Amino acid sequence: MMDDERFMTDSDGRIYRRYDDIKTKPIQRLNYDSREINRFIKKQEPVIIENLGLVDSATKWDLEYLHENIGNEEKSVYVSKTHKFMYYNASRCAVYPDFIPPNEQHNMTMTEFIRKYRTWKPGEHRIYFQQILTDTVGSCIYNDFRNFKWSWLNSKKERFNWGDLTSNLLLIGQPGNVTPVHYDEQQNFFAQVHGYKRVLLFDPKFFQCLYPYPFHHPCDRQSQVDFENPDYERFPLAKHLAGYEGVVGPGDVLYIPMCWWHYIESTMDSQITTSINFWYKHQSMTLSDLRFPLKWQQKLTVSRNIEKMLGEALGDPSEVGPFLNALVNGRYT
Ligand SMILES: CC[C@@H](CC(=O)C(=O)O)C(=O)O
Ligand SMILES: [Zn+2]
Repeated sequence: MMDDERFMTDSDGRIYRRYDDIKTKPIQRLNYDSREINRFIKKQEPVIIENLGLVDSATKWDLEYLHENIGNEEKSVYVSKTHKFMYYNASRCAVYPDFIPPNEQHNMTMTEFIRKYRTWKPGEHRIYFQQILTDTVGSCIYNDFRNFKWSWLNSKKERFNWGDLTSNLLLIGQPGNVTPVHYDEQQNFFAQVHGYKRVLLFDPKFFQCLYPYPFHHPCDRQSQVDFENPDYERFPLAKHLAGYEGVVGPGDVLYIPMCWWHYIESTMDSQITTSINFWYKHQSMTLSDLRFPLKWQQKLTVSRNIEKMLGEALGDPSEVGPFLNALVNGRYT
């Protein structure tokens, strides 16, 4: 790995992909008892919270324990020919018939996942366990789940007037797996349990530098910019990307603000990476709450509503692009 110039080793021995073009500064790290944490969450800026113990009860969730206790229902596992696992919405493939899914979503038992994980050889398709925790888990896992620090989570939800917790995703990845840069429309406390993940985050204002796929595209909310091989011809503004970078390890909790772009990579020096996220609906906002100029998170919501409404009004999502060009070219440009 050390000889492979695509990778770098940081001062802590973490090994991850090198992106010289992308300017970043470190994500702020704060101990769980710092009063500064609320300031970051209020301002909706990323912060890594240390020693919180949010999901300490999941530390024992190794593959054996999960095999014993997670339940026999089939689980969602993504399979990719490459190290990238870009999310796509399969129900939108009809609108883009030429779209080639970048990976496959399979359902398999924990036994099957563990067998694939343990027999995996370089060059084979990679796997990434991504399963929403449901009430089908066994009683031990359920008890561990109940022992998460819900009082801390609920205090933040109330304090910042967030909506309900929508789901917890359990993620079990191989070293080197990459979730390319995308945004989610939810607030997210991302808890790292085993192994290390390198994260890059960008303010929603970098919308124009990250060229998201169209709303109706299967890869809605995903950036078209490939960090490993950026096409500056097609995406010239990507050169101006500037964000935050950090590595989360066991016990760390990363606050990913709603609509912030994030890239997540399991470091190559990790044996296995296990993470649990906590997605919350954003705060319900009334018109009277709006302040102008709008924040980019709000502009993003407006842009999505425009694309959605145009798809409906024109009766054909593929008409949205040409219509917007007709509206803008020569008139606003
Ligand atoms: C969905 C996979 C990703 C996490 C993430 O994007 C999120 O929690 O929003 C990761 O850890 O690889
Ligand atoms: Zn995400």
